[in-house]
Amino acid sequence: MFSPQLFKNQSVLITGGGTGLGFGMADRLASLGATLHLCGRRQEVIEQAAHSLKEKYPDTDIFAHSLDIRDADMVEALVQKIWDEHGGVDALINNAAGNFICPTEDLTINGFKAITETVLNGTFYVTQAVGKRWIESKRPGSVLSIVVTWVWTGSPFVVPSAMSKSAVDTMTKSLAIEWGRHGIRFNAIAPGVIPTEGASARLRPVDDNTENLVKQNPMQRLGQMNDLAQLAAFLLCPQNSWINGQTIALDGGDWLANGAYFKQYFEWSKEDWEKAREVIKAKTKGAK
Ligand SMILES: CCC/C=C/C(=O)SCCNC(=O)CCNC(=O)[C@H](O)C(C)(C)COP(=O)([O-])OP(=O)([O-])OC[C@H]1O[C@@H](n2cnc3c(N)ncnc32)[C@H](O)[C@@H]1OP(=O)([O-])[O-]
Ligand SMILES: NC(=O)C1=CN([C@@H]2O[C@H](COP(=O)(O)OP(=O)(O)OC[C@H]3O[C@@H](n4cnc5c(N)ncnc54)[C@H](OP(=O)(O)O)[C@@H]3O)[C@@H](O)[C@H]2O)C=CC1
Repeated sequence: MFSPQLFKNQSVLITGGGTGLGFGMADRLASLGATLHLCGRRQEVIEQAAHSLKEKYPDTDIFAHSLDIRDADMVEALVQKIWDEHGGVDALINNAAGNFICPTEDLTINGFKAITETVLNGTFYVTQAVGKRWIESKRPGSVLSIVVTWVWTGSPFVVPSAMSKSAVDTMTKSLAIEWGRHGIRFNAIAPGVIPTEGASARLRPVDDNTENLVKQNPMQRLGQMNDLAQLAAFLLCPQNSWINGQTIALDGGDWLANGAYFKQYFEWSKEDWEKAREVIKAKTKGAK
């Protein structure tokens, strides 16, 4: 589908690039010759991810950076370092996120902040730090943000995520207009369910519901890593410089057919929710 050197001389920063969908996009872009900067909070995870891609694509430069995108000073310092030591980047993928299911009335303020400060604030910090350097140096750039179909449907039980992803969707449209004249493009992909450890552990902690999700999907399957990786490469490639301000659903038509996710949780009792919370917290602790 793509020429194997499509991203030669292109450098891409991927937040949350060490796991799940971020890693899938990193793999595809590395296979197309991109230089990659992967970041995430867990040093070991991000280093291991970079190492495995480097083994697979020995001619490609891949750098791992430990970063908490909630910390604006840390973001600024890392982006400056990437500019000083590596000449900056040509594209940014806003992929890092936090999420867990919880009835909204039971959320603590810390729980709300754990998600919104990552998805909303963190995405803005990274976008601004990269974008202002592109503007300063008159360098074109492209930003791709990974949102979710509940920017259109809303979603029960993941309200901080739904609110924050909608804000990222709005940032995509707003900056597509404001920064287009600088040659900076903004697009987003709203995937449906593409199974990853991170999402399954926090959104479907006790039953992955795969059978029903497959049955209800118009295309009768879940998403695969390659579905996302191919679309990400298409949207980011410099030849597509007139695609700007778009959020593209990538879900086999699921949200059109079925609307919001998680309606099955209306059946849950207080005990079911307590159990889910324990499972999510244990899985999150195990991953740290
Ligand atoms: C269709 C699919 C779409 C997918 C979308 C995605 O985004 S998938 C992407 C999925 N990938 C990821 O999410 C990857 C990254 N995610 C993570 O690191 C964690 O899941 C995180 C978001 C909780 C942040 O962790 P952290 O280490 O920064 O924070 P922490 O552990 O210190 O907790 C902070 C507060 O949250 C509270 N709290 C926590 N769990 C629950 C719960 N189940 N119930 C209620 N509350 C809960 C906790 O009690 C505390 O509040 P307190 O008690 O102080 O008032
Ligand atoms: N899987 C799915 O079905 C869908 C996923 N999405 C979106 O896709 C993206 C990837 O999700 P997925 O791969 O499933 O889940 P993962 O849990 O694997 O990915 C989340 C990534 O974000 C990183 N991260 C979390 N918090 C921070 C932070 N504060 N600073 C820096 N990095 C952080 C994590 O690394 P670390 O913990 O080391 O920091 C991890 O690598 C998310 O934006 C998600 O909302 C959208 C729709 C569907």
